Amino acid sequence: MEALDSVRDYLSVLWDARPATIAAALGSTWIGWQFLKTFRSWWRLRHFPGPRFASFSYLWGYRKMTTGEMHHKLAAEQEKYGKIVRIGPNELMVYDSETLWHINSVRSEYPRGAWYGSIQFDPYGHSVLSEPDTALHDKRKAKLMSGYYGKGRTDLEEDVNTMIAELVNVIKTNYADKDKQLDFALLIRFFQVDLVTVAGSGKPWGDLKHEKDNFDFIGIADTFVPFLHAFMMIPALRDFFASQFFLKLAGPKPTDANGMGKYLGIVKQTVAERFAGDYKDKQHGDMLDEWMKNGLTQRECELELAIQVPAGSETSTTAIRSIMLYILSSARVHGKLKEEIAQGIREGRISSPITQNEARNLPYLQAVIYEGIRMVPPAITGFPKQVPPGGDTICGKFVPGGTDIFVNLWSMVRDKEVFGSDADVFRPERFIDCDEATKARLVKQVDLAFGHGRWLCPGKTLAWLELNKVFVELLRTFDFQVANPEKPWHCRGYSSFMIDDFYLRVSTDERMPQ
Ligand code: HEM
Repeated sequence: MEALDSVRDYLSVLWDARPATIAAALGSTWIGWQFLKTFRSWWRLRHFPGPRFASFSYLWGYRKMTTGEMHHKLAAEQEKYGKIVRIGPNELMVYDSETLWHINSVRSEYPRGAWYGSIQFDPYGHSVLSEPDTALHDKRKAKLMSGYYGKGRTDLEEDVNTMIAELVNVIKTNYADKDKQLDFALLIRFFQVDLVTVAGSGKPWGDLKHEKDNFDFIGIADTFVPFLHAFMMIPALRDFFASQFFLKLAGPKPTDANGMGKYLGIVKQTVAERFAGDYKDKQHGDMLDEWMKNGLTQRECELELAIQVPAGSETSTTAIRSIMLYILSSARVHGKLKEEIAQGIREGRISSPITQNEARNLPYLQAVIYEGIRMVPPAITGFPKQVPPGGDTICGKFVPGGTDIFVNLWSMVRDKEVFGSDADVFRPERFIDCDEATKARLVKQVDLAFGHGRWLCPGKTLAWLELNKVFVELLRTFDFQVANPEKPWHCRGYSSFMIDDFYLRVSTDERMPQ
């Protein structure tokens, strides 16, 4: 009763006061409220170590992200503070595999954190990548998976074969034995955009053949992505840019002449054409066929197709480019891999093009791919899951409900306790010179680069198909040389990587058996 009287007195004083006094009173109330909120969130997680600034301000994460060195910055913090570090007022970051398996498991009660809202590429609906409701996510994903696995009407292996043949042809025609350097980073981007579009909706965008960013997707991504990664670290900005108010005012629309809106328009048209025709009679051998068969609506197909190019291009391209750089930077690895390919061809164990099964039986190739993904995991950080209301114990400490747990994949796959004291060195032999149990343990840890359990990357099948084939097809045809060993590429790390200017000189490999 007394409290109510005090509030009433306060309001009546305000009522009688002048505007300046009212503004000052409201201002100081707001500041007091913010202070209390900051103190409360600092207090909740005060027992977790981390940079002090991060414990009460999101500017810490924002500033680190803008450096383009996020992988190194986070690794340094984890080195200093241990497997669990506080990186924000309500955020912890871990590189502990047991924790990741636990919070991402199929039966886990951890939902997605609000961070996922900022990867809602279509402002008017959620794809499986951003859907915040776990039950809806699971329901949608169940309908998508047969397409992503390349089952039923989908023939992913054929798609990969077609696009790799085109990649080899472009290099042969435009670069091999010529005085012209190949920008491998850019060409692989064209390749990947075409592969994802052909696998998703049956028709490549044609970027690779013409070496051209036909629908301006790459241009948009380059301008937008660094900004996106940085603002994702500040919840207030993230919520504002993802709000219906902002999106309706300034967000992309399928009718736009360029930018993200133009991209959404292309996707919308592709799906509309398919729904207009009698798809039952005309099979296209793509994921869209399979999704429609599984009962996805026209709108759901649009949302899922729209997410494929962003989700499936920067990740796979990072893997291909970085594995290539690491192969070319080690004469031993390069020589051994070429020899494994040559011997496989001589002994009739490698067809043209190599099949998925044949590639799986090349132990050195498998080791090189795992080790390459380990050296540069395409996703660095992000993907937070939220501790359920009752709280949980992580890395031996109690974490209150509502806390966001970010993952540090870079540190996870360089964990010296798992990979040994030379974890920072590219050494594919670590997957071969060990017993089966150790190998299984290493592989399981690297697999975390694709997420885990309920949230496992559905594009993993396509990614592995590409990785299994692309190096064999390129190295059996060409000899590559890094054009500028002093600075082989321009690589920036945010939540994922952006890699440009990776120049190679190419010549035909005359010694490889045909
Ligand atoms: C080397 C290649 C790739 C890597 C390392 C990778 C990694 C990841 C990671 C870490 C996640 C997030 C997991 C989480 O939320 O906890 C993810 C999700 C996803 N990825 Fe990939 N990805 C790759 C390729 C692809 C490709 C080629 C596609 C599509 C063609 C794709 C489509 C998706 C989708 C749709 C999701 C959302 C899954 C869900 O919400 O359950 N990815 N990926």
